[in-house]
Amino acid sequence: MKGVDHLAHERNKTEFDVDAMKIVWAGSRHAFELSDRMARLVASDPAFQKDGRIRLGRKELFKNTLRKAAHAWKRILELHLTEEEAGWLRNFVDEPSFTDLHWGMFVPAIKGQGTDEQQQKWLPLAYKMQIIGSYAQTELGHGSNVQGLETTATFDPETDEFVIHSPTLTSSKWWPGGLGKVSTHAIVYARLITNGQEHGVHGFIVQLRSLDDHMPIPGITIGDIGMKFGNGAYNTMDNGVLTFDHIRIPRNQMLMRVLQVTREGKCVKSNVPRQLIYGTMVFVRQTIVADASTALARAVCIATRYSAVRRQFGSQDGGMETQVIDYKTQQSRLFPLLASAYAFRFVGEWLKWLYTDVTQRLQANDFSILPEAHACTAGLKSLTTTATADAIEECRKLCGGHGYLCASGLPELFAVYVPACTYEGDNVVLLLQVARFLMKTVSQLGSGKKPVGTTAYLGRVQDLLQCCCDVQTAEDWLKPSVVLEAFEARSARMCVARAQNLSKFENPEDGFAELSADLVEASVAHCQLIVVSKFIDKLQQDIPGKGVNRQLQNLCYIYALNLLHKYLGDFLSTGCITPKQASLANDQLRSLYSQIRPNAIALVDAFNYTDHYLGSVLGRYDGNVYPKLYEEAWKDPLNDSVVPDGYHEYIHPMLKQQLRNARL
Ligand SMILES: CC/C=C\C/C=C\C/C=C\C/C=C\C/C=C\C/C=C/C(=O)SCCNC(=O)CCNC(=O)[C@H](O)C(C)(C)COP(=O)(O)OP(=O)(O)OC[C@H]1O[C@@H](n2cnc3c(N)ncnc32)[C@H](O)[C@@H]1OP(=O)(O)O
Ligand SMILES: Cc1cc2nc3c(=O)[nH]c(=O)nc-3n(C[C@H](O)[C@H](O)[C@H](O)COP(=O)(O)OP(=O)(O)OC[C@H]3O[C@@H](n4cnc5c(N)ncnc54)[C@H](O)[C@@H]3O)c2cc1C
Repeated sequence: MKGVDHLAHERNKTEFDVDAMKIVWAGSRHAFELSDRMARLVASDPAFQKDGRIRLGRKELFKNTLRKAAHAWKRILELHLTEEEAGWLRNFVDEPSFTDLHWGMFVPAIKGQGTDEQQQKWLPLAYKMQIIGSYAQTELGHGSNVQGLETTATFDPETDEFVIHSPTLTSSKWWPGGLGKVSTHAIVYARLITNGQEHGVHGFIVQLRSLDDHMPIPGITIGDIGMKFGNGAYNTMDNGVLTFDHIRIPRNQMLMRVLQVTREGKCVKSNVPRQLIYGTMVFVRQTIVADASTALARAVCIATRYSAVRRQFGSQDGGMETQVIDYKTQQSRLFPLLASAYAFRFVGEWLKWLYTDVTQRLQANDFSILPEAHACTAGLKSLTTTATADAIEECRKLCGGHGYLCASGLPELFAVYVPACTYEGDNVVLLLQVARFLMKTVSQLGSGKKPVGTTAYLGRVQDLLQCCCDVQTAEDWLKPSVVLEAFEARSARMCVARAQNLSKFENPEDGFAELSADLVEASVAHCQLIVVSKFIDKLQQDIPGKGVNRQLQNLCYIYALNLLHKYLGDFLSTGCITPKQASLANDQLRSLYSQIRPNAIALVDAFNYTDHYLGSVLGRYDGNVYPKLYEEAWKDPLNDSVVPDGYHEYIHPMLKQQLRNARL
């Protein structure tokens, strides 16, 4: 039975078509209908319920995840779900598991780096889950430095096999998800050695466990690396440790799209660049950007709904107290996060398009935009995951004390999400890659090479170094060209200044190391420009639905002007804007917060999250927070008995002791 909607008064204030916004958020009507159907399917299936999982011990938790993964697979087969539908279903199950790595990395690695024959052999097995794969790259001693990996794959021409070996403790594979207890196979990254010569790191398909009894193949040692941050959270995943003692695999199990090893052990390079070995990481980084908006939107949905329910202070004549969402401080913390969720959504959409474009070009042997694709995926992965992890924590604080309760859903969301700042490339290491790309682009300007794509603005560097921001009133900050120019000028000036400083060093690598902290700042400025410009591009599209474009405009300017405020040092020190213009930007920001305020609840409703997916008492759709929070508390195992276990052993004797001391 549907209860009272405690947020109805908020929903009545809405000034735009929420259903139309749901489609904008989903990306298309098709995506909306499909994801909506899958979300409801999962939410209505008792086998997928999530209550109480934070209270499970590791073994129970893990077994519970296995049960859900098996049930999801059963439903996928029974309902003949397409690959797209199955992906949504797994997403709404909302529990990290070995299937993420199987579908998210093992399959893409074979698709991206395997030859046609390898794909024909391995993909059908993987698609039917007759084998389960993981992605074993990182080792105990090296993660960021992929070229520093120590596992070896030595070709034995006598038997036409590779010998996979872990020569040191630090060469133990360490971290791969799904590896610890489930995977039967892995893409193992190892140094290729043929005829006594090294040929860099390559991927190999290696069987790890028997397909009959799941025992490790003799010579393989494998297990879980232990508990991770937070209760429940990422502990549903069996991140693993793996060592090889001279394991033999057939030659045709090396992924050979980039480099082939012949029967004689000769290495033959194909026409694709060596960097394609890193292709799976580019793919996954792109999916991580799309996922960032999803996680951020969850946190923002919880904090926004709760901020409208929660009241503190301000009661006059015994009337209602103020909803905390009406405090300007709450708005200035919350609304930029709401705007970021939308901004990341659209940049994620664009990045998906870029990735598809690169993939098609690669198939046609056009590798020209690979460096840009790498810089964009690396930089945006770093920017969006850092911002999202910080935002989830900010949302917890925005919910006051109740945000700290697991029932708010925020602690678990944070614990699951925060490793995204590390996996698929530490966020600082990735920004340094962007910096290399930017410095290379700037250094080539003199030679007449015209920058394209996301760095095209650097082609106008002379203008951008001189331009003066054309803002006289707060309203001027609502012009796309003004905002864009301010961000372009800031990024261009930071890049040029860093490049000039670098040129003072005799050895560029020394300079790069010395100036790395400054370089990272330039990368951030460049990536923020990309997000702002893709949001502005989105506004130029024909977006149907009453008032939808207006709301998106407000969000876009909140996103941009809040960054301007936060990074004011950059904008002022590079002379892009004056202090007076910065102050006008702040005036505009406050006005935008007031305009967003009546639409805030509808803007989070547009995410279309079910209560099951949100998993938060504070974020419930109906806003019925207090009775449910009260109810939830009584479910805690400590409340199973009125007098706790341990009373007789520890509390009672202490009390008696005090009584005796008092009598003395
Ligand atoms: C909670 C999850 C819930 C649901 C999931 C839902 C769906 C599932 C989807 C996916 C699964 C997602 C998440 C699952 C969770 C976790 C999985 C985690 C997996 C991992 O972490 S795998 C391991 C990832 N490891 C890294 O990312 C390592 C980072 N290091 C590197 O990338 C490189 O080593 C580094 C830093 C780039 C340095 O490379 P190198 O040593 O070769 O040095 P150079 O700097 O000299 O570079 C040389 C040259 O190559 C260019 N280049 C570098 N990288 C790339 C690339 N990737 N693509 C293209 N080009 C690249 C570089 O620019 C240089 O070019 P130049 O010579 O200057 O022209
Ligand atoms: C939850 C989780 C799941 C994972 N899943 C997988 C998986 O499925 N498969 C897999 O292969 N791996 C996986 N990993 C490993 C992950 O990819 C690595 O941990 C990650 O790439 C970071 O590498 P690292 O641990 O070596 O960090 P380090 O490089 O040791 O980082 C430590 C510190 O050093 C700094 N640093 C490092 N290099 C530089 C530099 N050149 N300049 C400046 N600062 C630097 C970093 O910024 C960081 O602050 C996973 C990790 C986690 C946490």
